[in-house]
Formats: sequence, structure tokens, C-alpha cells
Amino acid sequence: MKQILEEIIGYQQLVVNLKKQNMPVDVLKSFPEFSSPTRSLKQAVANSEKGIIAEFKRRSPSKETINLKADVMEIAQRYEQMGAAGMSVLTNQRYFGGSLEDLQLAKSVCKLPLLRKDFMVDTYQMYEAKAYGADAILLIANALPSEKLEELAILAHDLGLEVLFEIHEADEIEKLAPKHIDLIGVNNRNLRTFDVGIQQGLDMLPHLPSDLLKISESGIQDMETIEKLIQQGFNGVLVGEFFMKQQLSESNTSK
Ligand SMILES: O=C(O)c1ccccc1NCC(=O)[C@H](O)[C@H](O)COP(=O)(O)O
Repeated sequence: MKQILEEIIGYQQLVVNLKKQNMPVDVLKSFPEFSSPTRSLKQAVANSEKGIIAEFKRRSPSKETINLKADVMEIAQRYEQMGAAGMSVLTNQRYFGGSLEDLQLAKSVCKLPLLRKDFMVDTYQMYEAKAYGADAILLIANALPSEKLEELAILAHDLGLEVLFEIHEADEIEKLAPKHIDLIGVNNRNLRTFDVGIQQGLDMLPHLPSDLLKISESGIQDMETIEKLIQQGFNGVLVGEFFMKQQLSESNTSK
């Protein structure tokens, strides 16, 4: 059976090839957001006590249903009110029920720096991210060869986007030079098996470059764990399902 990560990357390249024909880069460059200044996710995390990057995610390959009818504008405003340092928006439609329009809508109602959380495989997606209002993009070490990661990171920086470089194993750090990275994230979820546990990130802390901001991603299900991760040395956390489920119960009680 094909692993989910390979499946997503293959699908993503097909989608990008179609999009390039429908909306060429020159059209993306004419979007108003393309010329607007970037809000720094790195600075926002550095200046914040807990460095919370709150994620907007309706569903995922590991959880079919999280918050399917979630309204991105409502949730972006709530995340801002609750003091998040930044917001991560899953823009992948097929596997996460998200879209680039979600990114655009979030941008229209909040001042948080926005991370486009998606599977970046092609330079085209950097232009797309900027045009739809992202301030930062994700690069997954395990998804691409070093040369491709470097090419995408250089273009992201040229466009004013910051780079969150995501690893799962310590040896993946070598795949991208620190000068191309703004934040380093340890994904506590193994994207091949879906096993998840915060110990993964904690074990890797001593191996992470000391001068990069460190983010613990995935599988965080309560505030105590966030406190623990920050106390142990992470500068921030990326939390999806836990916050999205909280929003679900809040919108039910407010109806
Ligand atoms: O979440 C998944 O099931 C998943 C599966 C395959 C590839 C990526 C996946 N998630 C993307 C993420 O990195 C998470 O959405 C993010 O770290 C937040 O995780 P969580 O707090 O556990 O929702």
C-alpha cells in the first residue's frame, strides 16, 4: 500500500500542474496581497510567552472529522482574542477540507501572522501562498530532497515569506541549512504511521540548533502539555485538533 505522505505529494504535484495553467504566476502577482508587507511569525513567537500557533483544520487523514463546518473567520478572530502568536491554516482541500480562500478570509479579519500549512512541492505554491495572504510557509523535510527544499526556501524568502522547517527525526535537520530556516518544528506525529506523542519532540530538543526558534507540533491535547513543552525549552507550539474541538463546543453553546 502506498504511504499517505507519498500519496499526498503525488496528488499535490498533479493539482499544482493544473493550477499553473488556470492561474499563471503573473496573475498571482497581481493579487493585492502579493505586494503587502509580511507579518513576522518568528517575531510574534519570540515575543510571546507561550508562542502558540493555533491551527485551523476541519479534518485530517488521521481524524476524518474534527470540525467540518468550522467558519474560518470566526475562528481566526477567536484565536486572536485568546492571545495566539500566529495562526496556521491548512489549505489542502482533499485531505484536510481546507482551501486558499480560508487563508484569504483569515487574513481579512485578523492581524495574526499566517502560516500556510500544506504540502509544498513546487515553486508555484510560494507565489500562491503570498498572493493569498500567507506570511510563512511549511517545508517538510521528509517530503522532498535537499535541493528542492533549498530552492523553495530561497524563493519563499525572496517573496518575503518565512520558513517553518518541519522534521520528525534528528537526522533530517541536515537537509536544509539554518540560514534558510526561520523556525524549526518537530512534528510529534509520524506522517507515515500516524503514531503521535510529545516525547518525540522532547527527545530531539538537545539536537536542535540553539539559535533557531523551536516549535513542538501535533498531538497536544491540553494546556498543561503546552506549559510543559515551553518549560522544557520549546519556544512555541503548533496546536490543531485540541483548539478546533474547543471551538466546536463553543459554537454549540453560543447557539
Ligand atoms: O494530522 C494528520 O492526520 C496528518 C496526516 C498526514 C500528514 C499531516 C497531518 N497533519 C498536519 C499537521 O502537521 C497537523 O495538523 C499539526 O501539526 C497539528 O496537529 P494536531 O494538533 O495533532 O491536530
